[in-house]
Amino acid sequence: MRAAFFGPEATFTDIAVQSVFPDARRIAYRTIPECLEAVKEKQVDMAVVPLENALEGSVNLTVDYLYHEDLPPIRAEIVVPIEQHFMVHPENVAEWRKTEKIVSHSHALAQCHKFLHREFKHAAVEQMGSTAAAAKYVSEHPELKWAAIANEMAAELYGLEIVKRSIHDYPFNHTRFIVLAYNKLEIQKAPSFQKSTIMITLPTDKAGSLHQVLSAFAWREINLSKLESRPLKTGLGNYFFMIDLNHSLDEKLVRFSLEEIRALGCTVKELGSYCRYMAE
Ligand SMILES: O=C(O)C(=O)C[C@]1(C(=O)O)C=C[C@@H](O)C=C1
Repeated sequence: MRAAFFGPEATFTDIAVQSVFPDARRIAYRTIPECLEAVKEKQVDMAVVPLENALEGSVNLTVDYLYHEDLPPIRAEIVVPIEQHFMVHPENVAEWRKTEKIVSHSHALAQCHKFLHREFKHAAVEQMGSTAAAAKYVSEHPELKWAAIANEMAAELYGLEIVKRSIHDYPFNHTRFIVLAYNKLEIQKAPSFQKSTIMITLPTDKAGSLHQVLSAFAWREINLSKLESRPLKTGLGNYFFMIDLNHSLDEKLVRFSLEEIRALGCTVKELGSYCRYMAE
């Protein structure tokens, strides 16, 4: 099994892949779109990308790709606990408090915003492609007084020294990663529960349409665990809605509700029914 993941090696996405697909041949891609294109064009068997972080919310790039592109279905969701650490090159350990620039993925920087504001007011902050890309860059540039925010695996792999552990601002920090594949996947781990994701576009300027959509689920007692709007990119005030259901799309009542929602003039994109797996 070839698994494309948002790399380089030792990103949180890599941890997600290794926790559920220990035998997969992991192929790192530099960006989320490159991972998704790889699975779409069948260069790999699956792609694993981040979808949502408990502190920072959705990864908009992933959500937009799911809506605008024709991709394989979501086959699994992996939830990974996120511990962000502050790390420097071994040559710069003694002077780590004098760090001049801190680099990481935008989500990771945001998860540590209070820490950075409190402890490194005067340091510059710069986004990099991923947490591991930032760690790799810092390891290759000992001459710079730079630090990376990344995980323990990245510190070990790229030979950096963790000088401050667990610097994320809130303790409950988890990220959801999704696995997209054309074929059903063999997963050895026990799942925690089944769910589905859909995307809905409402008919233009029809009063009460969102209420009607939610009613179609509510009176059938279909449990929703997420509802989020994203711009359609066709003008201000135009949105699509991403909805997670704690049910399979094969359940009769779910099928009936989607039929009703379509009859109301909405467009429904079904992204898949899948199980959640915990990385711990
Ligand atoms: O940069 C990484 O390590 C990733 O896997 C990406 C990502 C994200 O997109 O949110 C994943 C988990 C963490 O929340 C920070 C970054």
